[in-house]
Amino acid sequence: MHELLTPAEMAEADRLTIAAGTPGIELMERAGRAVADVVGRRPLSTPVLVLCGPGNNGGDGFVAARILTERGFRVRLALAGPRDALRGDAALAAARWRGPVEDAFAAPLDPSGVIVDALLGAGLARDVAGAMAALIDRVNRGGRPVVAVDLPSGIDGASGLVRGIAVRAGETVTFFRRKPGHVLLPGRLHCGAVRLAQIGIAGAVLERIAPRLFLNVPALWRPAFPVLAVDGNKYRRGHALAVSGGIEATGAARMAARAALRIGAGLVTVAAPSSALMVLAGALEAVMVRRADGAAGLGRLLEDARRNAVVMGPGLDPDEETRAMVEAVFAAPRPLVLDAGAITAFAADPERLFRGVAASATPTVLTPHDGEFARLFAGAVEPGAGKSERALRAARLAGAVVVLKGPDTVVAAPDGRAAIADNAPPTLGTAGSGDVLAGMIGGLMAQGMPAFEAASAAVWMHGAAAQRFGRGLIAEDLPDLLPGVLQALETDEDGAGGD
Ligand SMILES: NC(=O)C1=CN([C@@H]2O[C@H](COP(=O)(O)OP(=O)(O)OC[C@H]3O[C@@H](n4cnc5c(N)ncnc54)[C@H](O)[C@@H]3O)[C@@H](O)[C@H]2O)[C@@H](O)CC1
Ligand SMILES: [K+]
Repeated sequence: MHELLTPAEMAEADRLTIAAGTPGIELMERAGRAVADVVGRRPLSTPVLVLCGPGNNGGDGFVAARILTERGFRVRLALAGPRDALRGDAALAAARWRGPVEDAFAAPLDPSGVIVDALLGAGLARDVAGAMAALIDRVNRGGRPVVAVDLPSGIDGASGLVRGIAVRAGETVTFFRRKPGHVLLPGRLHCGAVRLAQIGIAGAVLERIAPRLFLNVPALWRPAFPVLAVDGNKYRRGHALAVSGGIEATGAARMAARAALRIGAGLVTVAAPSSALMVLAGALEAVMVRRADGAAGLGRLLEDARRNAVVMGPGLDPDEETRAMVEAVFAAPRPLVLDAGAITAFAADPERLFRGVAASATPTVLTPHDGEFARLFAGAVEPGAGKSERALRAARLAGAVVVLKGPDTVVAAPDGRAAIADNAPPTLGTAGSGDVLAGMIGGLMAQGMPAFEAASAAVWMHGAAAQRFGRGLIAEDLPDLLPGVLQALETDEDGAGGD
């Protein structure tokens, strides 16, 4: 259930189902019934106003209006456009509606009750303007609860972007699988609670469609998650190396190192410049400290093949020394997580980074926030595109897994897969939170997890850890919340099992 279908892929799922023998009107009947089921949880005295658009989304609205009327609700229906312009299944559904059809552009919106938004769904093809925009604006200003059919009208199902203006719903009923627009911002904020309804589309159609976008839930990466072997030892669980900044910037690497250890790496070493060695030695216990000055020093540490994954960036200056150290890891080569200063170091010459990734042929993960992303991919990835599209283009360009952070963190792989997270609480926006995430990814890669799965798992667990703590969270708390998250994963709590 964690696949996310673009509107084009969903249309294909409809098409395959219809081709296999289920008439389109039957799918529409089931979709409309699912909407009626959600709306119908309210008391029978609740007036219902169904706003229908010119396409099949409006067709779902006609069905829902009919079923709610049959159940005893007082239902008004208003259509945005001429009735004789309805085509296909929508025209069939409209013919089954016996009540009056008002003009949605002129109809008064009830002062009470619930509005069903069946104006525009997957067929949104351009920015909303004119009379339709004015109608949506009236719905939003009216302040009444809205149940959106498939998508809040005006939200782009593929990108989650607002096309001109969009309905703000309290609930959204969608069909078969969620769409990226339900998970990505700002779409998610317009959806309210998303109710997923099955309308008789067989899961087998997904084999034909081969979706590439996923909701980031444990089911996505659990098969690749490291399991502890009874006969294991710390060396088999990998050895992560976190590179520290100078004397005034050691905390970031310490947090990354602690996170790598907590997420299960057998050993973790902080590679420290001489200036910071004493500070780090005094501040760490289970995490080891080794001297590493510049690229040459780091290269020497990597001569030991057991040090099998590197985290770089937290606390590092974006300068030539950092660039050279990154290249020392490429030369080794080792699976690598680049964050913060190690990303910004290449802002003036991103090609140098991309060449290094390509030449090393080792899994690389970049974890930029929006600002770092804009600096590294300026010009190459247009800012107007949706977030998953931007992350995917960047991943292809860099040849690396790109973790584009935010409330809807996207993990994108160069092969076109992307995972979108919806479990990050706002408390994660705190100093050092990204350092912990980088360490978690490195800790999972040290245990042999592939880059895309490691980054996805770390992002989800980062969100789950923060949820466990609640208000007052600081980054230092995050690593120590991981045991609880790991244990819940093992015992299948947190909705971790299915989806
Ligand atoms: N057989 C099927 O394909 C099924 C479709 N379903 C419903 O059908 C919807 C998709 O139907 P459609 O493909 O007809 O698309 P929609 O009904 O979402 O929208 C298409 C219509 O809106 C117009 N339109 C597009 N953008 C506009 C804009 N910015 N301003 C004003 N008008 C605009 C188009 O000209 C067209 O008339 C889904 O969201 C879902 O609700 C469900 O009934 C399940 C079965
Ligand atoms: K809608």
